Amino acid sequence: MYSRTMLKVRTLSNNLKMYGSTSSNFVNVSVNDKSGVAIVTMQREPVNSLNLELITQLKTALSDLERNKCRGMILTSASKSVFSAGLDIMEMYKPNQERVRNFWLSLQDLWMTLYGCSYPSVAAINGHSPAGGCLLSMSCEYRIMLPNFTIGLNETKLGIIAPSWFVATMKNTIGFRKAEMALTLGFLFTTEEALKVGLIDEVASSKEDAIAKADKFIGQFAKIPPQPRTISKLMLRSKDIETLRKTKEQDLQAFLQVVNDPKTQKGLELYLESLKQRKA
Ligand SMILES: CC/C=C\C/C=C\C/C=C\CC/C=C/CC(=O)SCCNC(=O)CCNC(=O)[C@H](O)C(C)(C)COP(=O)(O)OP(=O)(O)OC[C@H]1O[C@@H](n2cnc3c(N)ncnc32)[C@H](O)[C@@H]1OP(=O)(O)O
Repeated sequence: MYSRTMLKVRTLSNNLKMYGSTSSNFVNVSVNDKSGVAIVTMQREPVNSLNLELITQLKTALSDLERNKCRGMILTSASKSVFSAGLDIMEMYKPNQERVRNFWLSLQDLWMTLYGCSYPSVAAINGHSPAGGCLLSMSCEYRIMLPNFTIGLNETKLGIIAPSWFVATMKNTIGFRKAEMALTLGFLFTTEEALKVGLIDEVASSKEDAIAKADKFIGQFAKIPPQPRTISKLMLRSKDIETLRKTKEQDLQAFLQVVNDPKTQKGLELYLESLKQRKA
């Protein structure tokens, strides 16, 4: 049903209605011709860590879907074990100043686009989803996850602080008390724990099952007029989006200050080593 013709992402907006599927390096978009629902697949091996290019391509794909009035979007991963490992640590380690600035501004943009998109959005979480991966999942309206994976904002465990808009997104998803516990502990929930706390909405037995469940969730909106739907969604979400829009530059400066701190750089070096040693 989801066709797989390959096209460059730049042509997506013009061709979305004519062709079933488009692909850039790190993002594949396939649209179900009958339902108009798009599957956006992150495909940056090995762990879909969010570097500048993946972030930019995701943002472009989501904006193009908006322009083409898509009926719903399912965000998932081409990996069998990782949805997204969060921000690409290499973007923050010994960074080029212009690139790291663009990296953060693009992440802000991606979040505002996904969190505020008018179409129904579902994360089909078919693998681990720490930190930035959890942010992407929580920014969707509905989450379906496969068993035996973990999800959460683990920043404090890494000795860093999740930005205020990550925190707001978690608070809006699971409520103040549970968000406070999760954020202060840097807790990574198992699939079962995530379901219990309301961080995810359903558990699926396979990726296919997750997509089928996502289609069913989105299908519920077929009979709901789109404009009242979108306005209702934005009444709940626009305050946090506007807060970031107004404080983008401040947020960027705070990020740059942390990244460029020699202590952070040392921490990143040790963290990168520890990730490599886990394999040995
Ligand atoms: C840590 C950041 C510290 C400081 C940042 C400084 C300032 C920032 C200020 C504010 C920003 C705050 C916001 C942060 C949000 C984030 O998203 S930070 C990123 C946090 N992500 C993680 O902690 C996940 C780390 N990865 C894992 O836990 C595992 O890789 C995972 C469970 C996802 C998958 O496990 P597995 O399938 O076994 O794969 P490997 O661990 O073997 O990994 C494969 C290779 O991929 C490399 N890799 C993994 N994660 C990342 C990553 N996030 N960025 C870059 N590279 C990553 C890993 O090293 C392996 O590489 P190799 O094959 O050895 O070369």
